[in-house]
Amino acid sequence: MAGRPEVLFPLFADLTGLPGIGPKTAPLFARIGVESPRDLLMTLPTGGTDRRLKPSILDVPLPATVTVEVEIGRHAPAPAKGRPYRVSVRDAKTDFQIVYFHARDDWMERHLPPGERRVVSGRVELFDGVAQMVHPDHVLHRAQAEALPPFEPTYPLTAGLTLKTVVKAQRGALDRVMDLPEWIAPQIVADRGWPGWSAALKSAHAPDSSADLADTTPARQRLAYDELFAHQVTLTLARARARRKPGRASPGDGHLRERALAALPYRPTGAQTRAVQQIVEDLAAPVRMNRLLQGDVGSGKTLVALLAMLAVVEAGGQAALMAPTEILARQHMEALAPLIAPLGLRIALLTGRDKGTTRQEKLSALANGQIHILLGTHALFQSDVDFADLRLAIIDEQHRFGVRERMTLGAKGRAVDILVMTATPIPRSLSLAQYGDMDLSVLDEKPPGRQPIETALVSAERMDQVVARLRSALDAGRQAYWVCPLVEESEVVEATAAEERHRALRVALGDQNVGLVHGRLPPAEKDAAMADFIAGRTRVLVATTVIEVGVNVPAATIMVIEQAERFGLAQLHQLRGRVGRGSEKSTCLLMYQPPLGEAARARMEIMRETEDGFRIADEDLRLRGAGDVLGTAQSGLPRFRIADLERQTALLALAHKDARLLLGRDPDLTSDRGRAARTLLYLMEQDRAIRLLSVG
Ligand SMILES: Nc1ncnc2c1ncn2[C@@H]1O[C@H](COP(=O)(O)OP(=O)(O)OP(=O)(O)O)[C@@H](O)[C@H]1O
Repeated sequence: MAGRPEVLFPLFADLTGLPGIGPKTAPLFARIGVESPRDLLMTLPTGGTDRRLKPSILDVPLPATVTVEVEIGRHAPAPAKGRPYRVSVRDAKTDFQIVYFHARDDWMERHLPPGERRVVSGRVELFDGVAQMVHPDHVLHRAQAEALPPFEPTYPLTAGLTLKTVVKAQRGALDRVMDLPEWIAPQIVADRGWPGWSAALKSAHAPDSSADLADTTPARQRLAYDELFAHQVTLTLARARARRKPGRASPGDGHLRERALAALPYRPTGAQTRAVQQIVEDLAAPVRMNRLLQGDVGSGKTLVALLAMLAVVEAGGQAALMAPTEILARQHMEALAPLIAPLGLRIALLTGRDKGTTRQEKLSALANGQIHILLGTHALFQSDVDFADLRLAIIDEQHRFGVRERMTLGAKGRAVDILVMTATPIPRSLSLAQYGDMDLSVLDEKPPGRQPIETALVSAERMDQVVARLRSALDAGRQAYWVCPLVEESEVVEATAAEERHRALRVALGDQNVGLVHGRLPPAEKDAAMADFIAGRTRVLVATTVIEVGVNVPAATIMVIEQAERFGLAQLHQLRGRVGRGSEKSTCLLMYQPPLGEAARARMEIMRETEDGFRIADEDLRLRGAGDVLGTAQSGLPRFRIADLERQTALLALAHKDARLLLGRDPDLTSDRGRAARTLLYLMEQDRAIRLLSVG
C-alpha cells in the first residue's frame, strides 16, 4: 500500500521471512487467511493446552491432555506389525500405558528406559477401561520439563500445517512487533486499563490459562477495538469528505408540504416529523446529504419520502425515487400521484417497459423540467435519462441495490442529495459497521390505531383446517396473502409451487377469488394480479416472496406463510408486515413442515413474541451471526479478524464515537494522535481511508 510507514515494513514483508515458513508452507498459511506477518499476529489463539505438572492423571477428568511425572515400567513390544507397542508407567497415584504405533524397539528402550523417571505430556483417554497416552507430545527429563510453557496456545490450522510451525512463525512475527504511538484516546485506554498495542499482542499470544482466551481480557478488547476503530475512522472520514464536497442548498419554503399535509386523512407520527425535519435541514444546507432512513415495516416511510421530495421541488429542483421492483414503483405511483397532482406538479413513472414515443416524451419532459418527481426502477440509471435539475435521489430498499447504483443515480445531477430508505431494521451495532458513513434517521414508531397481529404456528398436516378457516374469513369479507415456500436455488421450482397452490386454492375457494403473482410472470400479468387484489376483485393472493418488500394493501388482514421455517427472521418479519397495515385486526399463520427442528422453533417463537423489527433483528443477529444477517458478500460488511460484531457491540459504539471525536478535532489526521491513527489505518489495511487522506 502506497505510503506505508517504514516501521510497519517488517509486518507486511513476505511470510517466508519468518522462521519455519518456506515456499511450501506459505500457501498453507494463505489457506487460513494469513498472507503477511501482520495477518499472523492478528490470528489469535483459539484454544490452549494446560501443560502444568499434575501429580496424577486422576487429577483431571479424562479424556484430557495431562502432564505428569512417571516411573517407567515394563515394555510390551508390538506383538505384530501394525499393533501397538505398550509401556506401563506409574504416576503418583495410578498406573497407565503409554502407547506407540510403528515404533522401533531399540528407539523405545532409549526413549523410555525402564526404571527411570520422565515427565510425559499428552492426551490421556480410556480404552476398554485402561488409561492410555498414545504418542505423547513430550517425553522429558524433569529438568527439561521446567521449560515447558505452562499453557500452550492453539491456533486455527489446516491440512499440512502443524501447530508447531504456526507457533514458531508466530514467535518470529512477535519479534517484529514494535511499540507504536498510541492511537486510542488516552481517556479510553486509562478507563479500561488497556495495554498498548504491542503489549496487547504479546499478551494475547501468551495466554496463561483458558480464562486468557476470553474476548473480555484487556488485551483482546484492545485489539478488537483497534480493528473497529480503524474501520470507524474510515467510515467517518468518508462521511466527512463527502460532506466537504459542496452540495446544493435546497431550502424549500414549505408551501407544497403544507398543502400536501393538509390533504392527508391523518397526521404524521412524531417519528415521521422528526425524520422529515432532519432531512429538510440537510437539504437546505450547502452540504451533500447522505442519509439512511431506517423504518420498520409499515412505519410510513413513503410519507417521509414525499415530503422530502416536495421540499426540493419547492426550492426549484427535481426529485427521483427508485424502487427495487416494478410492483413497488407502480405502488408508489398510485400512492403518490393523488397527493401530488392537486399541487399542480407533474409526477411520472419510468420503468423498463416504457418504450418508443411514451419513453421519449417522458425523457424530454424530464430534461426540460416539466416533470418534477420521477419514480421508477433501475431504468432511472440509463444513460439517456437526463434531468433538468435533479437535487434529491431517494433509493428505496437499500438491500437490493449496491453502493454503485447509489452513486450512479447520484451522478445524474450536480451534487445530488441522497436518501436511502430501508425497511430492514438492522441492529444498531451493524448499522454502525455498515452505514457508519451515513447519517441515520429512524422511524421507530408506528402510526396510531394499529392492532397487534395475532401470530400462530400451524403444522402443514393441518392444511385442510387452515383452508377451511380461510374460507370463512373470506366470507366475512377479509383478504389474505398466501406465501409459497422459499426455494432459493430455483425461481422455476418456486414459481411451480406457487402455481400448484394457486390451482388447489382455486378449487377450494372458488376460481374468481384467488389471484397469483410470482417472479416469472410477465410484468403485465403481475400488475393485473396486484391490481385485482388491491381492488378486492380477488380475495386471496398466492405469491412468492416478490411480495416481501413494501407491498401495501391495508385491507388484507391474513398472511399465510407456507414452510415458514425456511425463511429468515427478517424475511418473516417483512412478510408479516404486509398485514396489520390498517385498523382491522390481522392474523399471521406460520405453517411448518413437521418435524420442526429446535433452531427453527426458536425462530418461530420469536415471531410470536414480538412485532418489533429492531428486536427481531437483534435476535436474528444472536441466532445467525452478523455475516448471515446482512449477507456479508453483498453487504460490504467488513470481516473482522478479532472483533466480534455480535458480542462487542458496546466496543463498536465506543469506536464510532471516538472516531467522530478525533476527526472532528483533527479532520486531516495531522496531530500526534492523528498521525498515530494513520499508522493504525495502514496496519489495518484501510485502503479507502488512505486514499481519502491522500486526496485531501
Ligand atoms: N402518520 C400516519 N398515520 C396513519 N397512517 C399512516 C401514517 N403514515 C403512513 N400511514 C399509512 O401506513 C401505511 C404504511 O405506510 P408505508 O407504505 O409508507 O409504510 P412503509 O414504511 O413503506 O412500510 P413497509 O416497509 O412495510 O412497506 C400506508 O397505508 C400509509 O398510508
